[in-house]
Amino acid sequence: MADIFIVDDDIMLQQMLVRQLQSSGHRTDCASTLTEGLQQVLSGKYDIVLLDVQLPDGNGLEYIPRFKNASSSPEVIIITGKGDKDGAEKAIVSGAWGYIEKPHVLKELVLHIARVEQYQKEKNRAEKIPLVLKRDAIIGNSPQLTKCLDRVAEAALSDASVLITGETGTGKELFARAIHENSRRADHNFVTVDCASLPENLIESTLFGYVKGSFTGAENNREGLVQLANGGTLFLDEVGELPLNVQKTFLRVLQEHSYRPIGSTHEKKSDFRVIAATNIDIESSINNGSFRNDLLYRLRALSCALPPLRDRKEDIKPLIRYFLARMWDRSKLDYQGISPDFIEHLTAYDWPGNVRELQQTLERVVASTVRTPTLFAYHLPEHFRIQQAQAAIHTSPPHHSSPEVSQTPEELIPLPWSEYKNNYERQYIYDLMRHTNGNITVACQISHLSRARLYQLREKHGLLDPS
Ligand SMILES: Nc1ncnc2c1ncn2[C@@H]1O[C@H](COP(=O)(O)OP(=O)(O)OP(=O)(O)O)[C@@H](O)[C@H]1O
Repeated sequence: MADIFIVDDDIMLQQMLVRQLQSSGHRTDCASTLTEGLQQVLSGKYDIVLLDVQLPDGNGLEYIPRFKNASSSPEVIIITGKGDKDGAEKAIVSGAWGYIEKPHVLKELVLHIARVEQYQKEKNRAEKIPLVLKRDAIIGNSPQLTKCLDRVAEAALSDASVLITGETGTGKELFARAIHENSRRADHNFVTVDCASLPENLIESTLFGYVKGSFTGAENNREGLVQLANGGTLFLDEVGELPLNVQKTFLRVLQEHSYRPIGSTHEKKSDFRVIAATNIDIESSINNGSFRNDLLYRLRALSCALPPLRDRKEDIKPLIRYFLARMWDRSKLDYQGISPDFIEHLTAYDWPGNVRELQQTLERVVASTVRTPTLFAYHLPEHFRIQQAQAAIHTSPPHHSSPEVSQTPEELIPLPWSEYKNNYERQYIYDLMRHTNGNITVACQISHLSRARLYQLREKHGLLDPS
């Protein structure tokens, strides 16, 4: 159970939270100003601070680092009446655990508190949580990925050329290797040609090799990549970047399986299988004349279109587990637990850089959490948490947080102002009298109402009986 400090000048919300939290077994203390709250938190031993944003003596967001600096290292959860994207960003950047809008506070707080408790418990007690998930090199069971694996199997059985398409980082090279490794050529070389990074004047010599003396600097005969791939697979990565003149030469090589090294008068043979990959729309390259139709036809005897990660979100969780297990093993690190909110944040993200971006993100997380037994969303780079916090902001205008109003704001049709104010006033007096067990003196102290005014309001709302 946690020691929780609430800093909020909304007394009704304070009381509601106290009631709720105490009924769940937590201990609570409250303050209505930042100065008082900070003083108490710094001198106490609190696990969690629930912090309002607009307080009489300042903005709660500015105080997050100071609360977190308390010797008990509390986690700060922002509770705001007016959620906005900048505020959510500022809260996360300043180190807040979470950002909740008041109308949703009861619903969301329970989960946040449970996670903070687990996180803090583990921070104090190094604990090894086993998680071993060894899978083959291609991870994922989504129907889209399974379909692509079927294409791999089909391609592995044949010797036909394959064109693999897909956005950057979707696994085109991985799939090309899988085809090679499952094919009859597996014992020979898999040779990658990165068509995008080869300087144009070196493409031909790199692919086809040269003979001694054919140009300045050609001091010895040199085999090209096409020869290196003899018996194996030649993988043309980013094939869409191949210059037009090389496309023409290459088309002939594909047709004849023979080529001529630069400076040579003799044709040489190479028995290679070609797999090409591209992340550009090669059809439009054909339309604008930058790619040859006949070469595409040759390269695309079989094809495989890898779906982006955002279209197969069910693969994200197994990928996370696979990459993490691999990183922990490689670095000989203790295995870490994975909190559901960690997976949720990563699953909600769109992954423009696909699997590669996911892998790199996890590498960053692992490098920065070596001594942390469990990975929480809190450990993710800020842009994930900001996006999630911003996505959680509801577009409806925030309602003030009387207990009834706060729990079902979406269902409320705004009342006439006089009626709303009247209901609200009644709710306040009702809560006040319950909280004080009908003790007028204490109720006047809390509410700053005079005795006469309090009696008057009780009478007005039919609340003369404290029960
Ligand atoms: N389904 C998968 N399972 C496991 N690892 C994967 C998967 N898909 C991709 N990866 C990994 O993601 C990284 C990027 O994959 P790869 O280089 O094959 O992508 P690509 O589509 O060829 O990218 P680019 O177009 O930028 O060259 C690699 O480390 C690869 O091992």
